[in-house]
Amino acid sequence: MSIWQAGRFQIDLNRPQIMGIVNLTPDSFSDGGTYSHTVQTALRHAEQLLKDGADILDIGGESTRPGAAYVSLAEEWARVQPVLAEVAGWGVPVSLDTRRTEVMAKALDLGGADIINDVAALSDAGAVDLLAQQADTGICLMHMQGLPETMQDNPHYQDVVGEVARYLNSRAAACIEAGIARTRITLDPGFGFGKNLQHNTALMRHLPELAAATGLPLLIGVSRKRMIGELTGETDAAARVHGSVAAALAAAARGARIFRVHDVKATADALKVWQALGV
Ligand SMILES: Cn1cnc2c(O)nc(N)nc21
Repeated sequence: MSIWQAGRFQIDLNRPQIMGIVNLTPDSFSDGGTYSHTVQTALRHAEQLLKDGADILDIGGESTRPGAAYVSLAEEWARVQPVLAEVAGWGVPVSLDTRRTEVMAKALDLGGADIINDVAALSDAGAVDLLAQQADTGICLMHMQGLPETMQDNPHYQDVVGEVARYLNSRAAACIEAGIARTRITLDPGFGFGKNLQHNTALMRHLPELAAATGLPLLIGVSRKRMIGELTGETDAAARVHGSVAAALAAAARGARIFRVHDVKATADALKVWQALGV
């Protein structure tokens, strides 16, 4: 049986796992209210994600979408701390989406993160050592070319699949050499993080090679992203649900195991049908 060792939990990767997105960036809530408003709204949203079938909650305080505004460490922590403190008691796997070692350390001290989901693949100073000191915190290592502010300006690769595979291999090797067990590690090609539609399409089509290159489970995030908009013509992110579900199934068919999504119910239903019918 293939499992993902994720802190208090051993997540069964023999069936698709859904990671529900809990964005704590004020602009992700319609009126961008105060933190307290955001916290309550976020907790209600997290509850709904679990009701809809999410296996994991992914909580993030810094938007890393292209061109996102800079968020200070203090502000990022102020956003995530109250939500982490609450959901830590809910008995479900909690993932913290951060690329800062100090924020990881605060969350781990709080006991509020079973997983560290890092779009920068633990490249911040001290991040690998910090996770190596943890007994079983799960890790997602994601590929990003450049930085959110500029990564979509003109992404370019000689061989996108090979370059992403080599990068993910090297980051996984750094973790393993530091003493982190393989069962704690998942990899993610980082759709939309320094990739244009051609790059994203190539990575999707070659997911089996990415999985085979390291033998580690793949986590993917395509939900509501620009690539879905480019393929469907949908400019409104909230209207990209159907395209996002189709992309999740395409990834599932090519071996992805964990799906980071906004639309949990739609994705959960589609994956159940896919698993049953093998479409
Ligand atoms: C935080 N975040 C935004 N997009 C993501 C993706 O595609 N993968 C992972 N692991 N995290 C993401």
